Amino acid sequence: MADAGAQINATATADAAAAGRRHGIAGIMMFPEVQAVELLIAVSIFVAIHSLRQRRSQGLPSWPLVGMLPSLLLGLRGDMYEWVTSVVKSRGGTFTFHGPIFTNLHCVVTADPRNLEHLLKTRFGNFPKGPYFRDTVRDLLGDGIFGADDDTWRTQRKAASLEFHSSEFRALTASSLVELVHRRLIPVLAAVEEVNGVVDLQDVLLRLTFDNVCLIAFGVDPGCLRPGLPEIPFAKAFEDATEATIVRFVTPTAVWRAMRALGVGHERVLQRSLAAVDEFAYDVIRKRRQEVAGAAAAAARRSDLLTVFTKMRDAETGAAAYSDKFLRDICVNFILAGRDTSSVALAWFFWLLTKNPGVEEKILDEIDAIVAARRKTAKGGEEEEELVFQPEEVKRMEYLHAALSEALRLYPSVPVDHKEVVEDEVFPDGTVLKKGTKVIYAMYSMGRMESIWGEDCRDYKPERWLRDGRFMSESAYKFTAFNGGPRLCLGKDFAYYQMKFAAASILHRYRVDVVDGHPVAPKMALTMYMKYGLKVKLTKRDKSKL
Ligand code: HEM
Repeated sequence: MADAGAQINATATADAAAAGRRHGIAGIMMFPEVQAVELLIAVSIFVAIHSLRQRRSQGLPSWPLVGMLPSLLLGLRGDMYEWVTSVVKSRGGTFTFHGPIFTNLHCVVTADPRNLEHLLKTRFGNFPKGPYFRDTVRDLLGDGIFGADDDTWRTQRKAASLEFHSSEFRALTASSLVELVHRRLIPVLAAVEEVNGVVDLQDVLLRLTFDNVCLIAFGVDPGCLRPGLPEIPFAKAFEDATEATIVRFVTPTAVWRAMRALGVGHERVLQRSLAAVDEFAYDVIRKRRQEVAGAAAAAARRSDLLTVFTKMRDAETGAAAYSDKFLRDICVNFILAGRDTSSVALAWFFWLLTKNPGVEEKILDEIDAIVAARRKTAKGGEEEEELVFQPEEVKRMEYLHAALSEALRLYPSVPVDHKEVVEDEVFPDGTVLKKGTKVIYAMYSMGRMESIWGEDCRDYKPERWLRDGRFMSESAYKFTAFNGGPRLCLGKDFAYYQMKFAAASILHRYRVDVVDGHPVAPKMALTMYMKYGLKVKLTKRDKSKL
C-alpha cells in the first residue's frame, strides 16, 4: 500500500512538473490558479448542497460562517414582522434561526399556541427572562419587575398585584383618566378641529398614556399632553434611554460594554438620559419619603405605586422595606410597561376604524345607547355640561372591548417577546431546545395564522370575540398580546379601561379621518409604533343625533 501511495504521489509530481515545463513561467503561475478554481467549485458545491439541505430543513438557506443572516438582512429591508410570519408559517409554526458563528443571534422562533402554553405556564420555571436580557436592560431597569426573575420578580409581582386590584388604585386610575381626557386630551383635539388642522394622533395618545402612567407610578403628572404639545425633559430622557437600551440588543455584548466604558455612541446617550431620569426619580422619591414620614394628609390620600411601596415596612425591624434605588426601579419599570402599550394599540385601532366604517358605526351605536340610557334615568331630564363616561358604563361597552381586542390581535403592542431556556427541553411540537437557547415568541405572527384564527385571520372582525353580543375572552396562549401564565400583564384591566375610556370619549365627539396618502407601517422596535405616526383630521359629530 505504501508503495502504491508513493507511486501516485510520484506520478502527480511528475505530471505537475511536466505541466510546469510545458507552460514555462506561465505554467508555474497558473498552477495555483487551477487549485483556486477547483477550491471555488468545491466550496460552491458544498454551499449549494448545504443551503439546499437547510432550505428543506429550516425553510431558510443557511450559509457557512454567516448562517441565516443574509435572509434576515433581506427580511429587514421590508416589513420584518411579515417576513417572520411567512417563515414561521412555512415551517408549521416554529423554526430555528441559525445566526453567524460567534454571535448571540441563534434562536428558536415560535407562533404555536401549544408551545406558548408550555413556555408561559406549564414549564414557566424553565423559561425565565434570563441573564442575557437582564444584563442588557439593567442600567435602565435595575432590579425592576420587567427584567427580574425568581424571588426578585415574585416579591414585586405579589405586592404590585395586590395594589392593582385594590379599590383605591381603581379609583385613582378612573379619576386620573377623567382629568387627563377631559381637561387635556379633548381641549387639545378641539383646538386642532377648530382650525381644521392636522395632528399626529399617535403622538397625542403617547403623551396621554405617559402622563397617565406617571400619575399611577409616581403620583406625579409630567404634563406632556398640553396645548402646543411641549417637549418635557423627563419624558424625552426616558424615551432616549429606552431607545439607547434597545440598540444593545443588536450590538454584540462586548462591543456595547466597551462603548459604555469609553462613554461613546449610544452608550453616551444612555448615560446622559439615565442621569436625567434618575435626577427626576430621586427627587420625587425624596419628597415622597418626607411626605410619608410627616404623615402628611396628602400622603395619606395617595394610592400611587411609589407611595404604597414607600409606606411598606420591614416586618422585623420596622424600617423602610425598600431602598431609594429599588423604589426608582419599581417606578421606572411600571412607566416602561404602561407608557406606550395602550397608546400604540389605540393608534392602530383608530386606523383600522377608518378602513372598516361598519365597525365604527357599531361602536357609535353602542355608545349612543349608553348615553341614551343615562339621559332617560337623569333626574328631571337635566343635561350635563360635559358627558363623562362612568366606570360601569365603560364596562358595558362590550363591542368596543371586542374591537380593541381585535386590533391587538392584529397589531399587538409587544410584537415579539423572548425567554431563555434553563435546562434542555422539548416543545410539544417536537422542537428540541438546548440549555441557553433563546426562544422568541411571535405575537404579531400568531394573529396571522390560519391554523389559529381561520381563513379570515387577516380580516378585522370584532364579531369573532362576541357570543350573543357579549365579549368572550380567548385563551392567553392563542391571544398573547398580554402575555400569559404567571407573567400575564399586570396592567391588562387598567389598559382596557384606559383604552375604552379614551376611545369612547374621542369617538363620541369626533370623526377621525386619516390624512389622504399618509403612509402607515409598523416601526421595528420592541413596541409596535406606527413608523410615521398617524396624521389625522377631526370633524365634530352632530350631537343632535343622540
Ligand atoms: C394594551 C396595553 C398593554 C399591552 C398589550 C401589554 C402587554 C404586556 C406584555 C406582552 C407583557 C409581558 C412582557 C414581558 O414579560 O416581556 C406585559 C407585562 C407587564 N405589563 Fe403590560 N401591557 C399593556 C399595558 C400595561 C399597562 C397600562 C401597565 C401598567 C400600568 C402594564 C403593566 C405591566 C407589567 C407590570 C408587566 C410585567 C408583569 C410581570 O413580568 O410579571 N401593562 N404587558
